Amino acid sequence: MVDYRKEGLVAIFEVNNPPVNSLSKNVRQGFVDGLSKATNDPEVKAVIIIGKGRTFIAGANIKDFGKPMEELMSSSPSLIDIGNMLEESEKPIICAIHGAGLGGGLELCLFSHYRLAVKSARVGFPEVNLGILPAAAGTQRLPRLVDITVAMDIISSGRHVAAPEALKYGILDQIVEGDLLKESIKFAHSVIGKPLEPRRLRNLACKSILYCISVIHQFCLKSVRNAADLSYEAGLMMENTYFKYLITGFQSFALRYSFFAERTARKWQLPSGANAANTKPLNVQTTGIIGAGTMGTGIAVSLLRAGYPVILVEQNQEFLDKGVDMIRNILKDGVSRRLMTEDRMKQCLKALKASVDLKHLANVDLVIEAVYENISLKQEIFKKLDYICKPSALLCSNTSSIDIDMNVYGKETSAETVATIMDFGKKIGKVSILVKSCHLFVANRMHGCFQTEAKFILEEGALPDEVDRILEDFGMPMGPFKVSDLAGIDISCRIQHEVAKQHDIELTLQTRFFRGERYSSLSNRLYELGRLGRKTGKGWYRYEKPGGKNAIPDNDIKDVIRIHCKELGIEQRQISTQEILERCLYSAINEGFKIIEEGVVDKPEDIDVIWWYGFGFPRYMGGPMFYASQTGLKKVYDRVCYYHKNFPYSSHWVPSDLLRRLSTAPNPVPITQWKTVLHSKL
Ligand SMILES: CCCCCCCCCCCCCC(=O)CC(=O)SCCNC(=O)CCNC(=O)[C@H](O)C(C)(C)COP(=O)(O)OP(=O)(O)OC[C@H]1O[C@@H](n2cnc3c(N)ncnc32)[C@H](O)[C@@H]1OP(=O)(O)O
Ligand SMILES: NC(=O)C1=CN([C@@H]2O[C@H](COP(=O)(O)OP(=O)(O)OC[C@H]3O[C@@H](n4cnc5c(N)ncnc54)[C@H](O)[C@@H]3O)[C@@H](O)[C@H]2O)C=CC1
Repeated sequence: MVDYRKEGLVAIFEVNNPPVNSLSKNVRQGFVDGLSKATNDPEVKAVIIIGKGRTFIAGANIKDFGKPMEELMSSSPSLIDIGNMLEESEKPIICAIHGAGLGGGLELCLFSHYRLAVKSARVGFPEVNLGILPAAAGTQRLPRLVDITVAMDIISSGRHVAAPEALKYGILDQIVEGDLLKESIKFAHSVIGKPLEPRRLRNLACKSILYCISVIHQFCLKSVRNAADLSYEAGLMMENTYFKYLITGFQSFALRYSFFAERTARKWQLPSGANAANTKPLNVQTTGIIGAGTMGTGIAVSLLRAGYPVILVEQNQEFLDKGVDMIRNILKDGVSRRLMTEDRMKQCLKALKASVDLKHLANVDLVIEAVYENISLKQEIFKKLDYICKPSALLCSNTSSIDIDMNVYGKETSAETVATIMDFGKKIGKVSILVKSCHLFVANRMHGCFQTEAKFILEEGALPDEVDRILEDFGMPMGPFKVSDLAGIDISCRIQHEVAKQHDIELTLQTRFFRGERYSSLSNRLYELGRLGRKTGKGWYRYEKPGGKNAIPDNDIKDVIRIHCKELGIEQRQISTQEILERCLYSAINEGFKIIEEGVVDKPEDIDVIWWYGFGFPRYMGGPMFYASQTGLKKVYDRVCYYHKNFPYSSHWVPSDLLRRLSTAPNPVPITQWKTVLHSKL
């Protein structure tokens, strides 16, 4: 709703629709009612629109977009109706923005005559992240207010523009210091009686378009271009046509799922009943990191950037110096890319203390261990930390595969610890997902199936660039073999040898089975040839130089595969695109269902979020579990059974029972309800 009150000559519309004042039907109706009162009240000379609570207006209610098109289009009053009423008002309308003015919220501002904001406010058109365009005249009005290249950037990037930048472009008229409402009332008095015609954007001409023709290729850009080429009314009509097309498409559907999935994933809960809402995080002020390698230095940079002091501990001075240099270089790079100022970099470096003595961690609130992936080394360090650190300190481990219950949440991890870590993750700008301990955890466990199948496919007849191209066409940012070259083929080989050693097994180039599972020694062959990936200039591809970035398909690799298969008696054949996609994706998806079944994650959305951030799975496909739900679980299950029959020595093809049960449900079970099937008789 919209609360209406008067302060002297000024009517105040306070949008009151928690949590983020989205433009639901009752809010839109509130604007119509408020405008009618303000127009008919001769005492009122100006109107201020302000948001109650944490934000101004976060845009349309995204849940409305799931409604049938006819209902959506006929839902009155529409935002454009309200906008027109605001623009036509003979009394100046002033928007007073705090928090965020996004999407429809910014469009309302552009229909209003003046825009003020506090310094911390942000405005923007994030519609592209939902697979749509700003269709309440956003593409027609913004280019009438700001330079067209700025409008294109804001609309096509979806980024949030900070108030000082928005002021520079002319989107805002003023940044307000002090109390927003009081200052806005003062401002309102200063504009009462001034002519409104120059403030009505529909009457302004759009600025030159000449220098941005080459980038007009998406709907948003086409629509912005229309602002320059067509009349305001014709531009609006086209904007509406594009909107209708986009909102009914798969990408927008998947992106809207993604928006809510990310928020659902934040809502962790433990079997004890403790959850994000009822558990208070502890206060973390000081931090320590052990190990200044790839991960330790990266984590240190994230903590320093977020304003936490860090004590970095290494095993000797040489490694410590290297680590500090690495951190300095990452921060410097941030300065050269204008991600931070020189002053901020200096503050970060001042907050970094380096040591070779664990005892310096005695007073920190939180310690992150990031030493080599070696269980006895990690255990030895935690034993020492038990003595050194204060009792309230949180001890965290950064491991990629070791299944140690004490590492992640398990019997010994308190709800406060979980709450603190989830909160801490958000504060350092990361998205944290709560998972239970299991071999390889969620990301590596699922991705392992994907990578393993990709290698089997090479043995059976495909080439690395062919497999990569098919997965990149699907939407992955890099195919599995380019990823492997980037990470270094030696890393995975060493891990495999280490695991085999633990079982008293020696892996050779002739090994075809390991612990009852099909095994491919193809990467070991590359390892022995010194083809370690980008760093040696050769791996699954060749590169222009060691450390080069351009992956060039290499004829030599064909010979390596051919010899490998001949020696091991593996027959090669033509493999279809469908098979390549299915074997990589469905093997991982089947594992994902097992992960849900075992309660390692709480809900499928958690897995999808992990895949966007961990592996760059395209958000516009929703994530592997959403993709499966849209493909049809019956089809996925049938194909998993088919591959299980054909490849009986790969346990990742043993069909998940949850997948089987969901696939036989009389009606498709929505992804948000899958968990309920675990406890039902289905
Ligand atoms: C008006 C439609 C009527 C139909 C008429 C048909 C005519 C056709 C033309 C249609 C023209 C409409 C054009 C239009 O208006 C387009 C839009 O505005 S699309 C929406 C654009 N806005 C966004 O994408 C903003 C999304 N929100 C955010 O970025 C963040 O939430 C925000 C920065 C505002 C706050 O962040 P934070 O403090 O971290 O809070 P959370 O993100 O956790 O959010 C809290 C809570 O609120 C829910 N939520 C947030 N935004 C919306 C939203 N816009 N709609 C619905 N719900 C929203 C969020 O999911 C959280 O709730 P949970 O229960 O925790 O999930
Ligand atoms: N590299 C990656 O992409 C990822 C790695 N991980 C995990 O993070 C951990 C660290 O990995 P990386 O940073 O890649 O390893 P790394 O080899 O780059 O760094 C490890 C660092 O720990 C230091 N170290 C060893 N023993 C120590 C001790 N007793 N005291 C202090 N420092 C000591 C080493 O000198 C080295 O600098 C591993 O457990 C790894 O599995 C997790 C996710 C991803």
